Amino acid sequence: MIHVLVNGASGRMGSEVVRSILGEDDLDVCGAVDPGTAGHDLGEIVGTGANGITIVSSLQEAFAVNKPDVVVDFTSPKVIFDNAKFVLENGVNIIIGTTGLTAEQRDILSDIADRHHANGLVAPNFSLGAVLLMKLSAEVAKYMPNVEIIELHHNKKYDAPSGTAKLTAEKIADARVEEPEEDLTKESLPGARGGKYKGVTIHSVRLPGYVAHQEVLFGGYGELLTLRHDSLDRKSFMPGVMMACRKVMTTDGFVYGLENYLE
Ligand SMILES: NC(=O)C1=CN([C@@H]2O[C@H](COP(=O)(O)OP(=O)(O)OC[C@H]3O[C@@H](n4cnc5c(N)ncnc54)[C@H](OP(=O)(O)O)[C@@H]3O)[C@@H](O)[C@H]2O)C=CC1
Ligand SMILES: O=C(O)C1=N[C@H](C(=O)O)C[C@H](O)C1
Repeated sequence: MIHVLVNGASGRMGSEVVRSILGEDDLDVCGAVDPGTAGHDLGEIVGTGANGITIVSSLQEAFAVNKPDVVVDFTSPKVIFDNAKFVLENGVNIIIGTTGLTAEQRDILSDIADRHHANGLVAPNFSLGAVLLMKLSAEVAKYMPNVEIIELHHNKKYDAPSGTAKLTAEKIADARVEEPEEDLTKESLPGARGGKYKGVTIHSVRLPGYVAHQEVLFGGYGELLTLRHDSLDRKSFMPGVMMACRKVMTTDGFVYGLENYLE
């Protein structure tokens, strides 16, 4: 049995993760952290019925009682670096779905993981379709360097652009053989052309009704190629998270991108 502690257990993703783990034979929820619901029964909060697990307010409080095999973190870009540092310094494996870590912070965490013999995964997107969208985008960018990303999310999302859009842009930038054409447009409204990351323009849409969606638009001469992925339900992320909970136990190192765990 792999004992998993869910950090951010009452949130949109954390509660979905708890419900998924409860349905797996080889995984169990050994702890749950979420300051806003501390003291409440986890099962009542995630809608599965009382299960006797009391949500606590911090990782420190949870680890003082028992150390899990794996921490799954879906919290906030504001706290993820400190969360991950604490988990890895305790020699515990971590699966990070929370966005917002910089490349420099990932390097620091990788060093800590090595020193404390812990493993980790940072995956901006756990859905198989999104991973494939990123892979295909990199392939197309070899031949069509003129590309822009539009990501569309629910309006409760904290950050923009999305972590998925940033990783997609990184993959496109690495794969491009030719430079894109110069952008000669002058904005008469600041932000109208979106933001540039790694030389790739990203536009972020935030509206109620969306879950998580992304289009990658490639322009050529007299032709267009558009790749699109839609997560219509947060269940789309769960097979990836469950798989990661197992793989992190045996895959050495601290890696970035779910593709590292796909055979
Ligand atoms: N990798 C992937 O596939 C996906 C990644 N994400 C990312 O996951 C993150 C969470 O998203 P989502 O679930 O929608 O957000 P939510 O705001 O719904 O959930 C986050 C939860 O974490 C809690 N929280 C805040 N601070 C702490 C802390 N220090 N310790 C423990 N819990 C804390 C929040 O409490 P409170 O509300 O009281 O602040 C909230 O309950 C985001 O970065 C998002 O981009 C989302 C979907 C898929
Ligand atoms: O906040 C979200 O909802 C999502 N966040 C991740 C991101 O920023 O890429 C993954 C997915 O897009 C949903």
